[in-house]
Amino acid sequence: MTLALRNSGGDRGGDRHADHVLDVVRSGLHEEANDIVARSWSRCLNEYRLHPDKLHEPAFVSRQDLEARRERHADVIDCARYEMTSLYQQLGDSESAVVLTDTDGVIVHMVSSTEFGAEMGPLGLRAGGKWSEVDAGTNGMGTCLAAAAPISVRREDHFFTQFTGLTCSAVPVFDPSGNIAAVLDVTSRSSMMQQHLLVLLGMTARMIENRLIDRRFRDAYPVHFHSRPEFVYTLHEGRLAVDGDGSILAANRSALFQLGLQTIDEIRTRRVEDLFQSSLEDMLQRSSQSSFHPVVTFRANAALRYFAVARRPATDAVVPRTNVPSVTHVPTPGTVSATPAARSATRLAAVRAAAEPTFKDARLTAHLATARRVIARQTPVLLSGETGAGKEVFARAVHEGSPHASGAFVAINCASLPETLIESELFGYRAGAFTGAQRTGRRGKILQADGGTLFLDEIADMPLDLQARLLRVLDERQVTPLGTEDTHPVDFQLISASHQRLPELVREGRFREDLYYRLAGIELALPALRERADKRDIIQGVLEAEAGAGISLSPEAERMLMAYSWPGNIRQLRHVLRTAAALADGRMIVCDNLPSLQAEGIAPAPLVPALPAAAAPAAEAQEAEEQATAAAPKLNLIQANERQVLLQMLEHHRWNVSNVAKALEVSRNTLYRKLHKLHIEISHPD
Ligand SMILES: Nc1ncnc2c1ncn2[C@@H]1O[C@H](COP(=O)(O)OP(=O)(O)OP(=O)(O)O)[C@@H](O)[C@H]1O
Repeated sequence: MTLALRNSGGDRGGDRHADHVLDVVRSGLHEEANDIVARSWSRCLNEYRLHPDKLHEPAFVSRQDLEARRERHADVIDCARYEMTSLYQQLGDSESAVVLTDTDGVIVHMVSSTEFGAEMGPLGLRAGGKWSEVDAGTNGMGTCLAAAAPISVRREDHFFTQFTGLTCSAVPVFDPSGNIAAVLDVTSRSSMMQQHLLVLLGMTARMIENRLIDRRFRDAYPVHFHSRPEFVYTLHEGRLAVDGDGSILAANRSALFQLGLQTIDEIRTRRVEDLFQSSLEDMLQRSSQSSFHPVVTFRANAALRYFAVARRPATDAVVPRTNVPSVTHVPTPGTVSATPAARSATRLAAVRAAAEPTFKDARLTAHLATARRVIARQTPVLLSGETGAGKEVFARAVHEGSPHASGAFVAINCASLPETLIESELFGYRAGAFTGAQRTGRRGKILQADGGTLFLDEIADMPLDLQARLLRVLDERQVTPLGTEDTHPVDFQLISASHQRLPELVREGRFREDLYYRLAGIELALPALRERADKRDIIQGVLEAEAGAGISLSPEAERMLMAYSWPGNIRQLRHVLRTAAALADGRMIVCDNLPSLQAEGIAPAPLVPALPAAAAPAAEAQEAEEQATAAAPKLNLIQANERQVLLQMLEHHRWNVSNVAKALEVSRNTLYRKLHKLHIEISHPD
């Protein structure tokens, strides 16, 4: 119907446009047709008593009114600002504006080029402009509000003749209660690609909505889920904000859709265990155990499977090291002592800090020395290693021992930023490059790293076109912020990291070969935690950071930690020890305080790992006892346990006996004897 309206009118002059609008409304065509535009025309004419050819004076709210509205919608504007700038950059159309209105259709934020903004201001397209249907007739923002639905209003779909040179597409932005919080609109001279634009706008609105949930429910536990694991942490994920008792406080649209629920109110009456066959506590535990990779969960009373991650509230944040008091405060005599829970919380808050990094593993110390040597000669370093293995911590250590140590260490994670933002984050943009951009402009990370070190984490996620720009910066040693032609010379050391194999991505055409060679001046593979010879020291260091110096591990708990395979590496270790410290509540940490490891069946029995040099005398006695039992055709319980753990470790070390021996801190010969006794065959001894 919209198409019919447009075609029948063609390129009408002012009068003809007005006649056409009047004809359509008077003919009553719109009453049968399901057309948002014709219905809006009818409202404008019959309800608001507007006339299409009566020159419309743009309406504005007063400055104070605008400020009050901005204040009321501060969180929505804050959540939208970044996404709007990003959308604007993505559109690449200097004759367009990205606009946010409040629920009265008043513009509260706008991003456009300075020139387009100046040109459109007199038409009402600037902050404070009123675009409700009553004020501006049929238009993207106002009609989207009236219809509570996404809409494109092309040129002559506008009610007033003077807007027929413009095309606007608009979508509603919903708040966590399911009410419209704002309208997001793109107004442009071009009427091309409106379908595509509506999709982009819809995606941007979802990003704003997700941010709004995070913002308004900071104290809640976020749960991310999707029926396909690769969609968790993306725009398409279902997102819930959950209270500590498991009740649902908020949900995004995708969550409702995936759970087959219609309204927010419907979901607000549920608890996590009513939706999934897991409690919040269980999900938290399993998520932490999987290093926050999605874990399987099922829809309650249904066979639907989801992949989910539950996290602790953002406000549960780690206290930075600088805030940790260097003295211990003793309660004033006579004051009431805190409850055990409060004591525990206070203690945890006081001790949580980054552990002083441990680099006692010989391979790692050698890597560190090499990296510092080469980076001093301006050779880029490329780190590979599993997630959580400490690539950023290592990069920081390289920086601190380098000639640029007095400069800044600037890290950017290419995987955690939307593609469109990586560019402005890296290269920055000029002040006033577009009206909604930060007034001061943005100094990109590359410039911030001038005189210091730039750390590009998850470099494999850098989009191909940006790879080309980065390559140019590396070659020319100068950077050009967006929206400018100025070049700034830069001098920085570059360290990049990836848990993916870049040569494979190069072969698949997903990573530029020339950039790969440029980044990999030297390539260093960081060992996983399970392979590190200094694993015991790391456990001790992280324990102190998470639980305080006074807390110790029972020998069984230590053996359990030593034997575990740590797929999430040191990050996972931190989470496990954090939980353990909370459960132990000031006492020694025992195996029962390591529930996630117990759930995986890691046995706390006196296993092979209990054979470090310090335990040698006991080991002799054990050896003798084992000699006696070795002849027995069946293994006893302890040996069966030992066998299981050794098999697991061999598996993790790809059956490299030297590495397993190193991890267990025993000689290769001792390990071979042990393997023989436990009937484990090594077909190709290394
Ligand atoms: N040598 C170390 N000693 C103690 N703690 C460490 C060490 N290395 C890393 N950590 C801790 O482990 C966690 C993960 O470290 P980091 O972020 O450097 O890993 P990453 O390999 O860069 O992870 P990702 O692949 O996810 O980017 C952090 O909490 C960090 O403080």
